[in-house]
Amino acid sequence: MNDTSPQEISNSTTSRREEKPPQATRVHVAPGAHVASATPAAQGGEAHIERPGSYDAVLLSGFGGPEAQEDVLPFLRNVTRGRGIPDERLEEVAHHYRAFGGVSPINDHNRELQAALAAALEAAGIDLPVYWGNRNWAPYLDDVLAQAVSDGVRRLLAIPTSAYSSYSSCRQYREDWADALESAGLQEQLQIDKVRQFFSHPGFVQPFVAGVAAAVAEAEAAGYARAQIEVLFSTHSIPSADAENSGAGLFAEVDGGGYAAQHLAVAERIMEEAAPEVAWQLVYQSRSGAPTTPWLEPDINDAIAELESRSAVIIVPVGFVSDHLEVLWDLDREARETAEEHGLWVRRVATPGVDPAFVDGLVDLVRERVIGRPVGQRANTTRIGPWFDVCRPGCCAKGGAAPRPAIAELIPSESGE
Ligand SMILES: CC1=C(CCC(=O)O)c2cc3nc(cc4[nH]c(cc5[nH]c(cc1n2)c(C)c5CCC(=O)O)c(CCC(=O)O)c4C)C(CCC(=O)O)=C3C
Ligand SMILES: [Fe+2]
Repeated sequence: MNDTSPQEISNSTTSRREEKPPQATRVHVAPGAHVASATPAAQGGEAHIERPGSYDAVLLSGFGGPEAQEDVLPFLRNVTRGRGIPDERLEEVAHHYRAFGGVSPINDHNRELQAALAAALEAAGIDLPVYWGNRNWAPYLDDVLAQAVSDGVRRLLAIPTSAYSSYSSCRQYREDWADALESAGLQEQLQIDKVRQFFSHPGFVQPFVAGVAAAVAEAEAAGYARAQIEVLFSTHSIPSADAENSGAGLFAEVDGGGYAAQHLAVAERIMEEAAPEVAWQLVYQSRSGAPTTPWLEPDINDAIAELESRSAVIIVPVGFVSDHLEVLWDLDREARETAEEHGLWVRRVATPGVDPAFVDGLVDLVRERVIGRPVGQRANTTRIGPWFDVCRPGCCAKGGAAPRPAIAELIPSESGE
């Protein structure tokens, strides 16, 4: 692994900033779009906890999903906008949604998470309302931003429902927030910062630890020895070119770049806590795109087919925060079927969802920004450390494409790098 941890880099930018006046500096990412510096004024530190001064509200941002059969194609056109994918090709994916009545569970998950987060913030004495806006379906980000501004909000702290670094899981959210500011005409009135990618936060990791420990115990109770069990950590496959750009260039030597390195660090941590002697590997699911374009492998189904020496498999959807359609279809239908065809005992562990540990973890991610907690004191449970609040220039760019304007991105002239 790389010796340069994001913590060291964040520390150096933090200390440079702390020499500046406490008001957050503003840096330009593109004409008209503004972002604040990584660390809000840290004056007073922990003594001033629970007095949110810097933010007016939290913005929970999901992928979005259809809620009726007639939504399915319009939703898929939104997801693939600008790429000219014909409806016939979209029907292949539409079929997964249609099998569930055209309804993805993802919006309900985010409604529940919004309510749980609002309640937990209030219980923690952090007086911030929680807005919810999606990237690909209603409630759309630009409408929600307009509502927030009309409610008097000027600074938002955004939380993506996505834990890792890559174009699809980090930068695309940041670009979509920048686009929404522009299409709502709010660049001058509203500032959006985001919490760090939270794969390394114990609130995200802990529910998986509990889930893996319980599934291993269940396998043992069913008569399988630990040596017969394999744990498969599953995440969304992405194009290899995107993977190479992920993770701020810190993991160039890791196959799959920062995206894979972060997942490996999380999986390693989960296994240390839950079942140190059990075999495991990182696998990928839900690949799309042209077969000629390289994506991260192995596919979960191929990996299952090769588990010759095992008789029980535990699937951990470590790449996702809720049991949405890609979990219900690609794992609970397809991967389970593959496992059963190979005569394997199979269990799928739950995602964090609205587990109180996860919700409290999100509260902690908000709190660390509200109080400007120094990077060295931030919660982290992996060997990688807490990730950046503000992404490195061009970080997580789409492979082969010039990076588009995004919120929460440092520009070279301001970063001093
Ligand atoms: C890394 C990653 C996450 C995890 C991070 C995160 O959670 O954000 C994720 C989540 C999700 N992906 C989802 C759905 C889709 N992803 C697609 C397409 C793609 N995903 C990609 C990557 C990811 N995707 C990529 C590289 C593509 C191809 C290029 C593109 O199209 O940009 C397509 C288009 C059709 C197709 O190509 O299969 C759909 C419909 C849903 C909603 C599920 C529901 O409705 O419950 C969720 C949560
Ligand atoms: Fe990023």
